[in-house]
Amino acid sequence: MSIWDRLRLDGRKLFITGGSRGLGREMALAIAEAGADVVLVGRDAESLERTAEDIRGFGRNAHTIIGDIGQPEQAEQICRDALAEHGPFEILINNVGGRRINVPTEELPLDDWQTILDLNLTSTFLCTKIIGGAMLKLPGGGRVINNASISGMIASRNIGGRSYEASKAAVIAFTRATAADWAPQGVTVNAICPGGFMTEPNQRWAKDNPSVIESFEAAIPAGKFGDPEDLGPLAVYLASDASRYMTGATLVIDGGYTLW
Ligand SMILES: NC(=O)C1=CN([C@@H]2O[C@H](COP(=O)(O)OP(=O)(O)OC[C@H]3O[C@@H](n4cnc5c(N)ncnc54)[C@H](O)[C@@H]3O)[C@@H](O)[C@H]2O)C=CC1
Ligand SMILES: O=C(O)C(=O)C[C@H](O)C(=O)CO
Repeated sequence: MSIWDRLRLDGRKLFITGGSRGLGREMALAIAEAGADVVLVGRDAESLERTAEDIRGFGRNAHTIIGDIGQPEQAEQICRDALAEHGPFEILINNVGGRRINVPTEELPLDDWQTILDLNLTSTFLCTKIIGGAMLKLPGGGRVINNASISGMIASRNIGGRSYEASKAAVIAFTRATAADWAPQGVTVNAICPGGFMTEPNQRWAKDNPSVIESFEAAIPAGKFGDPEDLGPLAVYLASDASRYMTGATLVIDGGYTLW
């Protein structure tokens, strides 16, 4: 089989959280372009539908589910319903995530901490348990891709409120441990750790804090923020047969930011 054939995803189905915009949208589009049908979960019907339309433009099926994946009970229900209606899924991308900015740990309220853990970590656990767990019965196994962050490896600059780092470090640990458990059944579980990409949350941050963003960018050896499109090919590789021997990996994509 050629290298290009090994990267094709025809006949597979992707379930992705937070696919309407930003990094999730780019990964969903790339995976659809490689041949997979897609179910997108998010909160904003309009932007979700825009991404779904773009996916249909590749000749693939796309379904949208509106819901808050940061509410554990809702997340569980969304996954069970999606599995029953559209499953089984061969590919899962746990992409949803968020953070509190500029709230130092000593002032961070417990419910803010809990909100970020639910959004970033508990959603990853529940989707992996339900959507990923169903892959264990598939003859060809499956692929779980967790969008963590370099903030799971180092402290973010001037962000504060370290619930984000704690949740992303836990996503990496959860990735590695689940990968070990599920390798015998051919279900791989890998984590992506992006550095700085100019998606909507960072655009908002840049507007309010231009000097922080400038110093952040100056610290990236590649000299600039990442382009969200660069996540697409990596996601296709991790979703495909080409990556079948890679599991439990933590793949950093940060323009060299963590090298210094
Ligand atoms: N942009 C960056 O520089 C980096 C981003 N990341 C991670 O990448 C992931 C995506 O980030 P971005 O694309 O920048 O964010 P974004 O805010 O542009 O996109 C997030 C997506 O998730 C959806 N979403 C957010 N909360 C949700 C909820 N409670 N329920 C359902 N859907 C929800 C949004 O509708 C949107 O589609 C996050 O996990 C983030 O932590 C990691 C490292 C760097
Ligand atoms: O959302 C994130 O995660 C980031 O933007 C991580 C950044 O690269 C960062 O904060 C590095 O200091």
